[in-house]
Amino acid sequence: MTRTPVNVTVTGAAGQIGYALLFRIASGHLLGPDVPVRLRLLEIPQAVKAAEGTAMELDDCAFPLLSGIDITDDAKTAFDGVNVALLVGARPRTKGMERGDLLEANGGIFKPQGEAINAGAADDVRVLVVGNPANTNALIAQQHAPDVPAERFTAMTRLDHNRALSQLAKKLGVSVTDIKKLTIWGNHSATQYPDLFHAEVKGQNAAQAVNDQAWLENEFIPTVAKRGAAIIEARGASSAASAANAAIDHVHDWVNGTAEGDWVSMAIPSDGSYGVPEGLISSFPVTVTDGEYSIVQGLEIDEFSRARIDASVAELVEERDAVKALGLI
Ligand SMILES: NC(=O)C1=CN([C@@H]2O[C@H](COP(=O)(O)OP(=O)(O)OC[C@H]3O[C@@H](n4cnc5c(N)ncnc54)[C@H](O)[C@@H]3O)[C@@H](O)[C@H]2O)C=CC1
Ligand SMILES: O=C([O-])CC(=O)C(=O)O
Repeated sequence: MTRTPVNVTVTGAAGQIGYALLFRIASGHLLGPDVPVRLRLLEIPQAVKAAEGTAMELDDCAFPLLSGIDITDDAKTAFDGVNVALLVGARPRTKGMERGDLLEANGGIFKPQGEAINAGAADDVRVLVVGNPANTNALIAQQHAPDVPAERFTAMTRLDHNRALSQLAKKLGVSVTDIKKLTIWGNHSATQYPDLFHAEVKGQNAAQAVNDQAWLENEFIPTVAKRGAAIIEARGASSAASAANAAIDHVHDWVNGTAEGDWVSMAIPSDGSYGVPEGLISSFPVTVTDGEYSIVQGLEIDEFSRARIDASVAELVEERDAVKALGLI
């Protein structure tokens, strides 16, 4: 292997998403089958030992692409020279909570991590925030990393995107690969808006293919938006392997590009497109070329979609104001 390894930092490495994520990164699913990686695992002191156990297992896989593993409880060390930062470490919600209820508990984690990224990250750093409430945590980290281009801070709505693909595929009896141009708009929360009006199924408009507004409004949208809670109810713990899978998809496509004729959903800093206030980290339809994402432009937003996008964006504004009031940004 002649290529320089890519430094990938994973926070919360000893947690349940971390356990599902690290082996896939090390086996080449994150960046590609020919890209060596060096893993940096950040944990709180009490969980370092568990992270060491996971690292032992990683060693035991003898992954050809894994060029080393460092484990630390110090954010500065973890993010020094980082190329890809996966900010997973945060408390998950439990039954009866909304993700926004975690703002105070988790918000404090992302300020020092943003500062550490600012201090030491590589010039090409890309950051994905998974820890909830993901959009606003990404905003907090970004606000404490003024030397890093703002657009490098993103949050994960790819799990919602993938959930929507599966729900629609089931409804229409098609394969997920038959569906293109699906979009999650807004916040990774119950207010998110999974949009079928611009999606296509085998080239046909998805909303028309469904031809069932009641299903779309009363089943599809709530099922996707509340899937996280349904998983908690069923499993007694929040989504882990599916979340890790979505993180892999998000970064993979950000680095390697999106497929021709399709797009993906990423929560990214708004440039004001589609009336989303500039700076909010909100989910959009994006395409990626040469490692740079851009928001798909020119989609017509009807009244139904407008109201739902606006509601989710209003929640992001509230979350931003709440973390401002907490002194986190
Ligand atoms: N955006 C999304 O689609 C999804 C987000 N999530 C969120 O991901 C987060 C992690 O979930 P799980 O892995 O299930 O939780 P977990 O509780 O199993 O693991 C979290 C880990 O983070 C560590 N941690 C806590 N504070 C830390 C810090 N300051 N630095 C480094 N590590 C720290 C903990 O020690 C623990 O090992 C939660 O906030 C959860 O709600 C979960 C599923 C989907
Ligand atoms: O729902 C949760 O708390 C975990 C999560 O973000 C998801 O599964 O989408």
